Amino acid sequence: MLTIVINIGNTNIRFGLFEGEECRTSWILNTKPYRTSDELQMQFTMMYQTHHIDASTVDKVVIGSVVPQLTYDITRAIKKIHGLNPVVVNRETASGVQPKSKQMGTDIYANLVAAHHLYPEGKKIIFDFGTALTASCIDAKGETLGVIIAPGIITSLNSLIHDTAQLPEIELIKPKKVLGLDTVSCMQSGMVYGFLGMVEGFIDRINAEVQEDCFVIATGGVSHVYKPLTEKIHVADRLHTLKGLYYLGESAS
Ligand SMILES: Nc1ncnc2c1ncn2[C@@H]1O[C@H](COP(=O)(O)OP(=O)(O)O)[C@@H](O)[C@H]1O
Ligand SMILES: CC(C)(COP(=O)(O)O)[C@@H](O)C(=O)NCCC(=O)O
Ligand SMILES: [K+]
Repeated sequence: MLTIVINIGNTNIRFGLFEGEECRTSWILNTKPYRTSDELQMQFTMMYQTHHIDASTVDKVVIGSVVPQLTYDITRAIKKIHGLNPVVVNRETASGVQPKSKQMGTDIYANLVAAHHLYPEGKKIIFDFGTALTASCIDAKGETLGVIIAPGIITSLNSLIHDTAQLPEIELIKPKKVLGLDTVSCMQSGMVYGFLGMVEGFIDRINAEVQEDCFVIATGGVSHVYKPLTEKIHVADRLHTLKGLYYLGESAS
């Protein structure tokens, strides 16, 4: 059984080709600029060719989106390529998790669902380092304990660069020391140690609030930068959100 899972985020559209529950290949496209369904169809087809995917062998397509403007056009493109209706999942899709929030973004819901399936024991926190930096927390029964939405790291960096005359673009890597003496190292310290402090602070505060040392999962764009810098994050998994969407697709059909 071949399933294509698509996560439409504010910065990237991530695809995963699943064989059963295993994600075999994954690739990403930029979300912006928004494209027409004809342009999307062409791009998706090219990506399939690159990854040697024959559209006619795909049994099912699952879409999760936090960009409503794109959901319709991507659905149309998928219909044209595969001749099938994709399964669009969201917080209303039933699962073992109670989202509780009536506004919860599909990616946050998918993160909770994946944590509930993959790490059944105890309480879990999922950090998503995307356009926004989100943290969500769930207990072993599948009850949502709550969510945090903070500015994303690259989003913050871009606004810092945009609003200043003399600050350049930098690579998001750990500087040699916390205190820097050149602009780039100073900014790297602010971005890397600043957000690391935010993430570690959230973990401590959540653990105190839910009275347990939660298991912590990191996913999304720049999670690989922060995972090696702290023992408070237990696993990093780029495919975590896609896996949650896959499970939601299973319960939707
Ligand atoms: N492989 C990568 N290396 C470095 N930065 C990345 C990578 N992939 C994504 N990013 C950065 O992470 C952010 C987007 O993360 P992502 O989880 O794809 O966001 P969203 O779900 O909001 O679209 C962007 O700011 C992007 O520049
Ligand atoms: C918080 C988000 C912007 C995160 O989106 P992302 O950074 O993954 O593109 C998205 O989940 C969203 O638009 N949520 C709706 C509001 C809510 O979850 O309460
Ligand atoms: K995301």
